[in-house]
Amino acid sequence: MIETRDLVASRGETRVLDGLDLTIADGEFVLLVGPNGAGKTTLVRQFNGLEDPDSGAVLVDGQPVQEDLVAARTAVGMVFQDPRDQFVAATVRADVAFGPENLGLAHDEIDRRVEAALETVGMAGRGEERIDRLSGGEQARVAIAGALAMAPAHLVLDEPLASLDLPARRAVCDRLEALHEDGTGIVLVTHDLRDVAELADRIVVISDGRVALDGDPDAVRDRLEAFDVRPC
Ligand SMILES: Nc1ncnc2c1ncn2[C@@H]1O[C@H](COP(=O)(O)OP(=O)(O)OP(=O)(O)O)[C@@H](O)[C@H]1O
Repeated sequence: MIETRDLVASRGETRVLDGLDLTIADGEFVLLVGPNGAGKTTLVRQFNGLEDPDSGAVLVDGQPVQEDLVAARTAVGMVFQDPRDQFVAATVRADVAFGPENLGLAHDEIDRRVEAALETVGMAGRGEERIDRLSGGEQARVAIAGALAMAPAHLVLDEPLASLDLPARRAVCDRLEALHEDGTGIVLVTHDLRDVAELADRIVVISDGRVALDGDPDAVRDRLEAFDVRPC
């Protein structure tokens, strides 16, 4: 479970989150939406301690994130808007294997996870390629594969689909649906509700640094336009 309590956070001089309360249960598929600059990225970066709050608390499985960053980062996997920020190795396979290797898994299990993750994002057989020679969309796929290979309890993806072509987008949506069915929690930050609204349990709208709307997709759909979110 991920919980924020009265969370206040700033980026530079700007107070972005202003007393935000949110609870995301294990296994929930949540779409996090809201206007540009509402604070969605700032919020999810708090989920595994990439940024510290000014005040308030972020708890993962009841434990304050900053007290055990390793536990938080094992439970909450993250894929960022700009995947170049998160690569740690030069080649595709080495990068996707990095997380599972750090978990101390057996070689067979690491190989199995890496192959499955690359297959999911349509990058099977390309493990030896250099990441810096891939296109932006291919880099996005590798970043998603890296998070999938960690098999986290919650997978948080910040605008991961924007640079994907249609087949890759469909494959990733199918994978997210399958992960959700298997019990993984998904938090997807997006401006584009196509294909994903029907997969989600819940839509949470962030506006002015707080949760402005929160509910079942069918219940909130008609009220999204008021928050500059295009309804699906
Ligand atoms: N490094 C930074 N320094 C100063 N201000 C920042 C920084 N990063 C973001 N901001 C500001 O913080 C606010 C919230 O940004 P954030 O990226 O969390 O919003 P968002 O809801 O994810 O937006 P978008 O939908 O456009 O991706 C914005 O006003 C942004 O300009």
